[in-house]
Amino acid sequence: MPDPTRDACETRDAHDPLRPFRDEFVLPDGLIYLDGNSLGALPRHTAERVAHVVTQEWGQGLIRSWNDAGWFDKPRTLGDRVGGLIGAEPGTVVVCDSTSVNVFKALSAALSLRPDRDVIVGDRDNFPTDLYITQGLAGDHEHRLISVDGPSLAEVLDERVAVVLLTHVDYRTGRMYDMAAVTEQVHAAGALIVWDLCHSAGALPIDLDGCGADFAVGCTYKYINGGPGSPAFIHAATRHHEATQPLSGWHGHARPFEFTGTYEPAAGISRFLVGTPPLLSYAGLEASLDLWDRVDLTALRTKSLALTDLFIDLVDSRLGGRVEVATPRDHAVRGSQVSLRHEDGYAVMQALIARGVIGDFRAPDLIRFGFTPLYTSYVDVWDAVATLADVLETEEWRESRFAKRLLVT
Ligand SMILES: Cc1ncc(COP(=O)(O)O)c(C=O)c1O
Ligand SMILES: Nc1c(O)cccc1C(=O)C[C@H](N)C(=O)O
Repeated sequence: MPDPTRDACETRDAHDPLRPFRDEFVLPDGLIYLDGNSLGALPRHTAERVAHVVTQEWGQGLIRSWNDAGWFDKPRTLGDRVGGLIGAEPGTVVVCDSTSVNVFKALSAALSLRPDRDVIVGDRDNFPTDLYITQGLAGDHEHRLISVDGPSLAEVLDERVAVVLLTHVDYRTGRMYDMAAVTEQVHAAGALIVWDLCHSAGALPIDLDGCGADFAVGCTYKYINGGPGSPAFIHAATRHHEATQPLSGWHGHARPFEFTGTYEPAAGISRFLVGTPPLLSYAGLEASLDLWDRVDLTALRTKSLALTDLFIDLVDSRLGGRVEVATPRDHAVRGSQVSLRHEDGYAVMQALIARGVIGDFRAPDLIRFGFTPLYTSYVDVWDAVATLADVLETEEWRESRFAKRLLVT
């Protein structure tokens, strides 16, 4: 099949049912943003919503807003709305803390439910914070690692395993686990599963309840577009609401405003809360959820796969073997990103960014492109590959200015 032309991509954009959402984001002119898998773009009405919370709810309402503006319940009300994106029934998700902290709480809760078992299984290639939190928690427990090219899950699952922590979509390669099959496999061994949804929430439909998942965590600043550092979420299936999580702060207390001297966990998902929620960050997330309430997740997935297919096809035909596609071609195991291997990937990405195409680099050799169906167009994909082809053809990435390592990549 010949490559689609740029005109053909324009036609696809014109018929794209998600096309109207692009106008609801602030995107700098002339920039192609393919890094929404690290930090999502700014929804147009977020600034107004945050300004309202600052000037009205804080400025005028002051302390009264804890009651009058629903501040106290935001972790639960926004949690239910995030639950709608990840297939979790109301009352099983709270928005709070960071993903790192929520990984700690979820793993601890799972361990408390399997007191006769002491092994935590995790993915060797997981995002570092998941590895570090697990290592920190392991203490008396054993921490076994699996990986695609190491021992498989089946090989390490035995009667000692209490909990398995996996990231649904791998941050480096975009490879996706079969959530239903893996959850079943873990349960068959009598263990519990914690899913990290950082790279799948808002990227594709997820059915936590349908899969029988035990716990899940994730961030809201990537595909959900909640803003830099927007609060994370934690899900616990209703059957696990009696679990113990050791960060027993006052917002997780049964009656926080009785100010008693002894901790008594709240009923339900609220026991996973710890301290005062950062309300200004919640406002950013709330604004983006207004948008998500109108998104058809099936259409989102269809477009995501179409965008990543288009990108891979164009890379295959236009980049002449200068890069290797590291992301699975099989739809069933692909998230919403494509990663390419190039031994000078860092410099290549810096050169690309200088040309107005923003992706990112993950050591040792991956250049990553996130595809966010709400604001990425087919023409963006076509132009991004054309620019990358040019950067590689001209070898402009060899210029010394592109070798300088930035603090945050
Ligand atoms: C899989 C995964 N888990 C966790 C995190 C981050 O956790 P936190 O928001 O606590 O920094 C990221 C990205 O930053 C991630 O990709
Ligand atoms: N969380 C981030 C941060 O605090 C600074 C810069 C980037 C990030 C990211 O989200 C990285 C991202 N999780 C990744 O997949 O690489």
